[in-house]
Amino acid sequence: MIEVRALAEAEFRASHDLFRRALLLPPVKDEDWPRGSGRYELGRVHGAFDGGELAGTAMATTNELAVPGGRVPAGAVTGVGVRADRTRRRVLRGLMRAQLDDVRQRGEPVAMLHASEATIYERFGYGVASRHRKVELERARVVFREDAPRGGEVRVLDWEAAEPLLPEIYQRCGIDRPGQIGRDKAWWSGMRQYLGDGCLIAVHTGEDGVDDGFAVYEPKRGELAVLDVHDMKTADATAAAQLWRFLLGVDLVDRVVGHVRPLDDPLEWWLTDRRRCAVTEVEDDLWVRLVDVLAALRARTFGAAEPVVVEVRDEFLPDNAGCYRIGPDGVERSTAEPQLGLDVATLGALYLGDQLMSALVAAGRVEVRDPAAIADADRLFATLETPWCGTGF
Ligand SMILES: CC(=O)SCCNC(=O)CCNC(=O)[C@H](O)C(C)(C)COP(=O)(O)OP(=O)(O)OC[C@H]1O[C@@H](n2cnc3c(N)ncnc32)[C@H](O)[C@@H]1OP(=O)(O)O
Repeated sequence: MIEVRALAEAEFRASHDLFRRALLLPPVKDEDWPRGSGRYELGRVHGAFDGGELAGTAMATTNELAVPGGRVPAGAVTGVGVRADRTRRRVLRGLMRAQLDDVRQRGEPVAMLHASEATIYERFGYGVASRHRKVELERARVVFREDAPRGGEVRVLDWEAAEPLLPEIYQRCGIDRPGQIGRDKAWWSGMRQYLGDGCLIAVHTGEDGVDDGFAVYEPKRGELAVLDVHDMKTADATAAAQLWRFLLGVDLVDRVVGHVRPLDDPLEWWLTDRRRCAVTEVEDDLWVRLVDVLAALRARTFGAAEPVVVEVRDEFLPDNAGCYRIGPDGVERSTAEPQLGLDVATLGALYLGDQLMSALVAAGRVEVRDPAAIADADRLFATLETPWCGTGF
């Protein structure tokens, strides 16, 4: 019999170690625990017990998610793990049930996560709401165009000097693009511990003297000297171009790899030979679960088009099931005949604008009862900006 309950503070470290073991990592060291522990929120860390022993764990942190036209309170789900000798006994299912109930009780219309495997979370109603890409550039062959934005200064800091500055710079870069989320001090502290002291931080200062972008990067010397860019956020194109110019100018480096970059990163537009910016991976980024479908849909704006009536199926949270009339003037429950039908995970893929309804129709993920509604749904859900999270948690 599996029993799931919220853990006491004294149990957080056991939860953390169980999660690390599940990810094939060793338990946290005593000296590292204080940096990682700040993200654990009392009441938001769940444990599943089998015969009184901790068998699995899942946590969430309190955050918000930028959606088209606004922001919505969101539970950021992480730390999910089940002991290797207790897997496939529905421990995760029990944890997900307790966690999503808790998210709903807190009035958060949305839960979100990054998935270790793409096969796990759709059954619980999560859909891929944004994607990111990896880019690789042979440094010696990269030349910036004369007309690429230029300006300001870049300085290099270590974590000690950068950590106090980064939360404010991140905030200044804006949390407006759909998919963006907040980063509090505990997040930065945990990220510093996760990435380690091999990293340096390049900070861009604009011509007005204000820091307006940063890149966390890690040079590695092996057969090839590789510079991994783990995290980069900028307020504008000048800061981004100048940081890339700096990163691609570091002496002795053979290859620069940009991880978790937005699909519409303009980097190749700034190069004389755009093929030098090779996109070597496109992967799922943020998975979104509409926990309260009506509230989540109402939190975003929709484009100009005729309203459509969409029937949503939701096996895991069945009171979301039903028809919704979605229009530029708002969203309401509806008793009208549905024109389109989909499950809640597919709605998650539409939510931030990563996918259009027509693409999901082509993929066979939508039942079409009125074909005229497809083009309207495309116009309603379309967004100006490509969604991107870019914040690991
Ligand atoms: C947000 C994050 O933290 S992502 C990190 C997730 N954690 C990991 O990847 C660590 C390693 N893996 C694990 O700890 C576990 O295997 C977990 C957490 C992924 C799954 O836990 P389990 O207790 O085995 O899952 P549970 O038995 O509840 O399975 C629920 C369903 O998911 C399926 N499932 C579970 N894990 C997987 C998987 N890795 N791949 C495919 N299907 C899976 C099960 O088959 C089951 O399907 P069903 O409902 O159709 O019967």
